[in-house]
Amino acid sequence: MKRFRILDANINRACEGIRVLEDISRFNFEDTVSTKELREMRHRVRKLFLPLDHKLLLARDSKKDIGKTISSNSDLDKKEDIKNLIFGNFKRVNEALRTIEEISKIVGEYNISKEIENLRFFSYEIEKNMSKNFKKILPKGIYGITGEKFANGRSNIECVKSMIDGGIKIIQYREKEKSIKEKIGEIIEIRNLCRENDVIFIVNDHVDIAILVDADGVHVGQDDMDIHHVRKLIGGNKIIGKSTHCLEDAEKAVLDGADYIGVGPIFKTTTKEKDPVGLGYLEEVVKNIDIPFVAIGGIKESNIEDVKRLGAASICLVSEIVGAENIEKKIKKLNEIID
Ligand SMILES: Cc1ncc(COP(=O)(O)OP(=O)(O)O)c(N)n1
Ligand SMILES: Cc1ncsc1CCOP(=O)(O)O
Ligand SMILES: [Mg+2]
Repeated sequence: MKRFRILDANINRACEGIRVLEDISRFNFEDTVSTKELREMRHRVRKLFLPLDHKLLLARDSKKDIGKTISSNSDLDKKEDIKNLIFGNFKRVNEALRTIEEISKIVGEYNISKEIENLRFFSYEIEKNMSKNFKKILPKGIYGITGEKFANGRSNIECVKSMIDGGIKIIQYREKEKSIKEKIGEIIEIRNLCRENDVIFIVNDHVDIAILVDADGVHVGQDDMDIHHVRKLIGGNKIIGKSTHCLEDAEKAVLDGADYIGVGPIFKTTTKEKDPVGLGYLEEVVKNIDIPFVAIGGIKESNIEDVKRLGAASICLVSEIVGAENIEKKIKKLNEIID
């Protein structure tokens, strides 16, 4: 009898957890695939135990459940945001499924146990897919951008591989001289490399290609598409970066919903034809802007400390990295300086 009580409690626990996840997936993310899969999982759990319904109901004794008092006196299940709520509920579902799986074996329901085991693995997959709905945040440290023109004969792909080996956590694909067809080929390859290595991948200029390859975000300049148009196309869970050259640009980008701003060119550079804005603008951003920002333009090993000292947490260097004799060593050195 007690074994059926454990089963009953855990079937309810699993199905309730799945229901919470299903509703978040449906109403918050409007994620059709995860919603359908979660619904299917809930129905499969219930259906498996339909023949045992009578035994399960007889064994139920919620009033005497000692866990109820323990739970109401504890704050271990506090969930501060939707992300915690989701991870907490997946944990709850997976633990409940594990208990069902084990107890089913000792009540002689080996086939059900195997089915539940499959559902547990199905749940891990859904969790992975659902986590794609979360927007990634701009990592601190070195922000890498491709620049084949400055790479001493190395290809964009080679540079990206070395940047990843050097420990970079965010890479932007920027290429001004190739055809769209060539760019798409490279972008797909880089997208895969970044995904395999848990590196955030941003596409410069091309909102359409960013959507096509499911990049983590897009970077747009002052003359590119407005942020609200980009957002409409790319969706709420992707990063939008916007270049800014003065406080007015920065304030507008914040109001428009940028996730981060580029601040620069700080120093004179041959990579971008634009007059430098100087460290003064960086100081203004540090004082007045609340969203993440990336300092960019003419930054080298020799001056990165000044940029860091003023308060830049994310710093972008193009020619200094792709043009380095050893890209990995360069990144490690830069990280050492700003750490
Ligand atoms: C991080 C970051 N900041 C600024 C820029 C410059 O973007 P944009 O103004 O669109 O100029 P191009 O890079 O397209 O020449 C950037 N790419 N990344
Ligand atoms: C793309 C861009 N936007 C502002 S400055 C710049 C170029 C940065 O390149 P480098 O680090 O070689 O000066
Ligand atoms: Mg651009």
